Amino acid sequence: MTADTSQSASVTAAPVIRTAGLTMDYGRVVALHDLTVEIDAGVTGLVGANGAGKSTLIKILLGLQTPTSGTAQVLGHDIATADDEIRRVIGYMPEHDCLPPDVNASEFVVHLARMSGLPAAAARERAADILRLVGLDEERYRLLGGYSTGMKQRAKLAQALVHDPALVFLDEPTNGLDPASRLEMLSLVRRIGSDFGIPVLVTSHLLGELEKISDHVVILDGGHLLRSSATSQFLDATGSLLVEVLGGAAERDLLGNALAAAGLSCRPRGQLVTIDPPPDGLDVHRLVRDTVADLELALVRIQADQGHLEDVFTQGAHHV
Ligand SMILES: Nc1ncnc2c1ncn2[C@@H]1O[C@H](COP(=O)(O)OP(=O)(O)OP(=O)(O)O)[C@@H](O)[C@H]1O
Repeated sequence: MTADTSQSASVTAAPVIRTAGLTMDYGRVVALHDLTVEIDAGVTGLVGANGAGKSTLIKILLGLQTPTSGTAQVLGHDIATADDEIRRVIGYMPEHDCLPPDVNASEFVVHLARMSGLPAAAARERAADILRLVGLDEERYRLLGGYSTGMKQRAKLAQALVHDPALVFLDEPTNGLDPASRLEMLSLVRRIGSDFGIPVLVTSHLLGELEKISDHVVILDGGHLLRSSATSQFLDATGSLLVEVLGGAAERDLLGNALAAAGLSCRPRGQLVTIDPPPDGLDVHRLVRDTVADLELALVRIQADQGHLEDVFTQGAHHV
């Protein structure tokens, strides 16, 4: 894969995806409710519980489903009139298993590269590059039917990337993965967005895992837009501080007790001491440093306590 800066430059000016009043009514279930949202280049996390409407939105944007009402443009193309063109330029990793069990990964990805119009030699070269990128270099001649869940997810990712898409949709790419494979997959997703400059829309029902890799987060709740904003806005500092000193619980408690005696409101959190927002005018960093020195402890870090994406739900859902 090559880093295509011209492609990413051309999509930064206008939103990559724009929807207006998008509604999908399945009869008794309204999967999407008057969804108006704009998604820019970079990595965008589309987050919501099971049934929130994430896959429905992706299928509508791909032109695989017709919305009950509303409009949408993808890379400037209208979904109502240009669904073929949209599917040509998008890479799509579906949520569910879609791999033929009786071919190997190399044959499968080469076949899809040929179908996207590449000559045989170029298709083989490109498939090899992509399979290396997703970490399936060694196993590329094994039948897909014998792959583990993690390997299947990587093969699905490879098929989404092989035709050098201008935008990729990844539907729950970490589904079924163990913690280590989950981190590897997330780091791959981040690389697609940052190293290769391809806009990514990635879904997950786990808010926390997307905060590390996405520039922007769109949260759906029961088909409603709950929030759409830059990831950094979810992670604004709370005003609290976290302090860590070398050692274990004894050192942590020594510090916590001394800071409480000095008038701060604090409590242990794991190996850290959390300090509530201090009164105005108090130089809390200095107080912490002096207290640590007086106790002859070793300070590891003082940092702002940031919120997490989960807080969006714990703060109470309100539809916007
Ligand atoms: N073809 C369909 N017919 C009827 N209802 C459907 C259909 N497809 C989806 N739904 C319903 O629409 C709602 C949204 O489903 P959708 O698959 O978009 O959610 P999701 O956020 O992707 O969840 P998951 O992660 O579980 O797939 C759900 O209540 C689902 O049962």
